[in-house]
Amino acid sequence: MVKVYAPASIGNINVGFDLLGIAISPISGKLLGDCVSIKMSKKFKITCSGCFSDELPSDLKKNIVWKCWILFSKIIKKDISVSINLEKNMPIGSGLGSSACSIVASLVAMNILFGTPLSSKEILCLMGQLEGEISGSIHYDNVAPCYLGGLQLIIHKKDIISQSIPSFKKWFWIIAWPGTKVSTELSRSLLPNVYSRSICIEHSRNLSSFVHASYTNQSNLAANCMKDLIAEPYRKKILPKFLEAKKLAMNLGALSCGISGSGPTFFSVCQDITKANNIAMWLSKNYLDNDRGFVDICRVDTVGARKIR
Ligand SMILES: Nc1ncnc2c1ncn2[C@@H]1O[C@H](COP(=O)(O)OP(=O)(O)O)[C@@H](O)[C@H]1O
Ligand SMILES: N[C@@H](CCOP(=O)(O)O)C(=O)O
Repeated sequence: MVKVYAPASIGNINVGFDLLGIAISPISGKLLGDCVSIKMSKKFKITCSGCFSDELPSDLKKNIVWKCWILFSKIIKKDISVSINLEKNMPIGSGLGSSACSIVASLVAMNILFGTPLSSKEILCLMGQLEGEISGSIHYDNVAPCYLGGLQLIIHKKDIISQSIPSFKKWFWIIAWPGTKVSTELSRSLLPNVYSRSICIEHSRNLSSFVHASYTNQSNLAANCMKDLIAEPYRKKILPKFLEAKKLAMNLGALSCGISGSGPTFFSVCQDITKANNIAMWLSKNYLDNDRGFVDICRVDTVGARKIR
């Protein structure tokens, strides 16, 4: 039996819409991600457990894990029965890469069980394809960091899909999931197809300067470049508490704040644990809509998907 854990991720991180994503893990040691176990079996079976399994489609054939198996078994041309269990620990429609966690954990576990017939690049391609099926358009900024860990820059040139860039290990990433859902597909539909020249220039300046600051270890410059000109102006209207949270987190010492992925999760970044705790406490009291919501103080997860049994 093979069991794989795949961590949560923050897509975009404000300045890199569809181009930057970071894998995260709570400093508490809590596992914030999905697990998939797979073994050979006489009878094909998919079972789901975990605190968010009740949110999965009732029709197994609509579960992304099923789609992963159908695609994977077709590519390796093996029609063998397996038994798969998905531990759905990530809330669906959260903005924390929930679908990416299931996709990555499934494909990595399948590839290991069958003796790694697919290369990392081939697997990552499949991950992007499956993510695109779910959200309406292929984007790698969740599956790449979830799979490879760290801060991933989506290059998508020739045979390179993504490569890691340096991340600030001292940064705390505070995430707050309010307990509600926003479909990635819906959230993407809010965005215009055309942006002004001035926005394009400012966005390019921010993104290139962020990458430069990441390589030259300029933490404050990197944080100052983390501006979302592409998605936040259009998505904040469906996140009623977002602007207040952003103002309060910055007042409490955050270096940057934004929408995690397509939302509704809110993220903020700071370098000081006391400030991180103060921001987390404020978010726990003011950003959560119900008792399913949660707040975690995280660091970058440099490993990504890993075999845990
Ligand atoms: N194992 C799974 N994990 C997450 N979503 C799944 C899974 N299987 C099917 N889905 C469906 O995929 C869609 C994921 O929605 P999306 O907004 O992309 O979630 P997220 O942004 O959290 O990845 C939902 O409609 C959900 O029902
Ligand atoms: N770049 C994507 C990221 C989606 O992240 P998710 O965690 O909400 O799936 C987007 O902003 O649409």
